[in-house]
Amino acid sequence: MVLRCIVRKYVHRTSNNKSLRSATRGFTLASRCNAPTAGNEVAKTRNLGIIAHIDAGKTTTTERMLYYSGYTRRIGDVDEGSTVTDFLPAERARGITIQSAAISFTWPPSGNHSWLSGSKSNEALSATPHNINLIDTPGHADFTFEVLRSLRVLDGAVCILDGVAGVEAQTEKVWTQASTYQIPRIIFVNKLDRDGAAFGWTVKEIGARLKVWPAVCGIPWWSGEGRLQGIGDVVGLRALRYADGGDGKDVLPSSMQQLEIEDARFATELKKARTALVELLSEHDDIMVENYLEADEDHLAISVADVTASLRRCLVSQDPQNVVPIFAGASFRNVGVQVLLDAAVDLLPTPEERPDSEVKIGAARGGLAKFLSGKLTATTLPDRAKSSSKAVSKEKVTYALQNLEACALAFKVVADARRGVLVYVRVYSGTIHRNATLWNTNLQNMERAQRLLKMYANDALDIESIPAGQIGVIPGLKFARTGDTLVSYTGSHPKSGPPAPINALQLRPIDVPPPVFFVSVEPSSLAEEKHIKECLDLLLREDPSLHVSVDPESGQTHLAGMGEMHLEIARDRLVSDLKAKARIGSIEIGYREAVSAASEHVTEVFDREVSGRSSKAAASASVEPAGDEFVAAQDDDTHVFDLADSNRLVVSMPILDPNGSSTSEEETSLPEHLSLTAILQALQTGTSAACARGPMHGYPIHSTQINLIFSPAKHIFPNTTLAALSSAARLATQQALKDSAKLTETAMMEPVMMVTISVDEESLGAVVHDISSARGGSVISLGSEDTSTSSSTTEIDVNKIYTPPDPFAGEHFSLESFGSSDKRAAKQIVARVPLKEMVGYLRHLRSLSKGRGTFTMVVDRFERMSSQRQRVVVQSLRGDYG
Ligand SMILES: Nc1nc2c(ncn2[C@@H]2O[C@H](COP(=O)(O)OP(=O)(O)OP(=O)(O)O)[C@@H](O)[C@H]2O)c(=O)[nH]1
Repeated sequence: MVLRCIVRKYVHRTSNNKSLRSATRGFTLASRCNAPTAGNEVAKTRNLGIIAHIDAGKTTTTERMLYYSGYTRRIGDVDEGSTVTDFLPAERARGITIQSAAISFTWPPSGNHSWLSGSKSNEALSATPHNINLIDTPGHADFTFEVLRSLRVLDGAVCILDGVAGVEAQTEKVWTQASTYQIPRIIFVNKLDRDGAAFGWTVKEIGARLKVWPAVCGIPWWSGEGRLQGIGDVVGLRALRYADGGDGKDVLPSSMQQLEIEDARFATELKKARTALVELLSEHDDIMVENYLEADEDHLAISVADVTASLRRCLVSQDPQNVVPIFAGASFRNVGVQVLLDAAVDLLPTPEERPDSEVKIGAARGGLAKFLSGKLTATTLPDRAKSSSKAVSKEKVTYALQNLEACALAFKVVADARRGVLVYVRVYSGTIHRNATLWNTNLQNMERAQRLLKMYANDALDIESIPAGQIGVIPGLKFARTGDTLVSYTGSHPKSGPPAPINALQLRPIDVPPPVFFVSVEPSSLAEEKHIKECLDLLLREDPSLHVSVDPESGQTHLAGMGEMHLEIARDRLVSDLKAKARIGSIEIGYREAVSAASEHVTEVFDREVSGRSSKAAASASVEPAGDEFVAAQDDDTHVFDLADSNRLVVSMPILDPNGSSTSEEETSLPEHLSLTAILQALQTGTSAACARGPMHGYPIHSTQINLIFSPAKHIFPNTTLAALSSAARLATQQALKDSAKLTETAMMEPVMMVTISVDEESLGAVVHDISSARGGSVISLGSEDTSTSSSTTEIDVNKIYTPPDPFAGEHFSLESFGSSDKRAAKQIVARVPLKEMVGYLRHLRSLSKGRGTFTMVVDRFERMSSQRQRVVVQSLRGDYG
């Protein structure tokens, strides 16, 4: 009916309908010409992620994918701890995924082109083998950063929902993050074999909470007794019956004619679903309207290829995504996974179909393609660099870019017990060849890729190269960390690397959130110290959201992270996997200290023998509270750097050109061996080290501005080294911090979290009361799905969403009452709450909400504590409760 109206509008809009029809045919032909050929590897690649709420079934589904594609001989079981992707002992023990595992497989399997014989048209992309690089992402809120880190290398994602729990808080969060990266998604509604599974309800929730139109492509096929016997393929207009208790390979397809005889009611539902699907697609894709006209306005007569192509267009070219294909199944019962795999190949984009990847060069941000064409740097170099003798000319940039062989992002580092440290990379341009020298633009060092691997489930295959669009592994690198950009460049200088601007290229950079919890790590004996340091270095390479600092006064090492679970896992990894003999303290909140008064300038001299050579330098520093409205002086002699924890470093120095020569006659130039860039870097390192420990309580410094005055004549001596300069800057800053604290005590700051709680209506009042009175939180919004964090602005009328009935869902899930009455976890509370009050909150929430409430939280900001609150915290830290 809706489609009829659209058709009328459409025909009206088109003055010459015939010409449009022929244009459409042209399109179809063109898209067929673009279909991947045997030689077109990139077009036959899908870099996929699986995203979902914890326990929705990601690992269970992944195991089936590996099994059906022939990479494993038996299906791993999460509950038995025998899965391939949850490979860390800690993950297996807890049954949750911690680190993203990236594995490759082929779908459909080579030599066996369709898993359902005779069912696939040769036109379908999923009729020929494709290389799938699958990145399994963790579902726990503490690992959001890990999710983000893997999201940035994905081209498409499968979002798995639990068909009993529906859309959960974490799903919404990851959904929003995927929207930020413009990642096209399909949804798999899993666990439909469970009692109380509500497929229709979940589909409505998808529309209401994720703000996207559900295009139902698969519907559950329940027996009269409520057993999930198979699924209805809405696109292919057939029913797939799965052998009861089998491994999912024994699937019997039934055509519509057969289904009319077998289960007439389900046949009618399948037709209804097909009609709804065509209607929905026509609202978002003009070519589908054309297909409908060509099919004589018969929803069922439109070919499988045309419906698939329309779904693909909606997914690949729409931003924001406002249609999401929905598939149904139960991976634990081995139902529906092959259909999902076909959909991933047929619908999700190839690496080449993705928008240009974001890059950063210094302060400039833009697209990789723009950078490679030389346009990004030419327009964004700072004026000073442009005018100076060292400025990078446009010609030099063009020449430099010609020699760029490849650039890649190290998106994950894993210490594998058998293979050593593995660096997972995604190549964004060019090809990395075996033995290539790789310049790390973050660490500014060079390493050789002596071997390249492709990871297949439990096996690794040596390969000669990793081309653009592909994911591969470089074993044996000593330095590369998660998040580093690696560049292969012809004629790179072994020490200084490729020329500017390539030496500063950063692919898809992400901000690391501040750590809010920490533990102390103490070697159990002196002999262990070195080993523990190596283990911590490795942990940091794997996970840049962990931080290590050493308290210069007590010598104690602190390991900081983003959540309790995050640190628990790090602790297990350190002690159980890496066998570090260390005493780990209890998990504590990472408070901060902020200066309250401006100090005078203080000069400190560092004069010591380092490695047998005397080395001397001086630095002058003052500190003050960092106001929000800082306006950097526009003069050429001020350099401003944003440090961690909202600290700011302002270095004033005489006007020096990039060679270090003074441009003013009264000032001294820099000595030959110290470049301006290296000096500024050393000053940053020194001040950051000083900020690691506040003068009053020993917490890191926050919201503080450090002013350094640097003059070659006063601060540099004949034997000055960079290390001495850095130490002098540290000493001067530490003294300035102490001076400030003597004037007025530093203020303690605490992490305040943005918390999103989902509860049912019944428990809402109790939870809100608890948050705002007992926990000192402030409720920001309260409501139903309208308060969803989804970034999409699409208006969804849930009454217009097609859903099949939920005959076995239980009384709570009456589809007619959706949006009006009591529903599961449908009320959301968004509140700002101090982290201290959220420790152990899950147990409390469960008791307030009959076990049904869930919550997620992220750091919102650090806030100054009231003096009363500060007193309580300091007392409890001292163990003084009186
Ligand atoms: N009944 C039923 N149980 C399932 C299904 N899929 C997964 N499960 C169970 O749900 C639990 C969680 O499954 P996982 O595969 O570990 O879920 P996950 O999403 O990987 O969880 P995390 O790794 O912790 O994020 C396990 O006990 C599975 O056996 C299903 O289709 N039906």
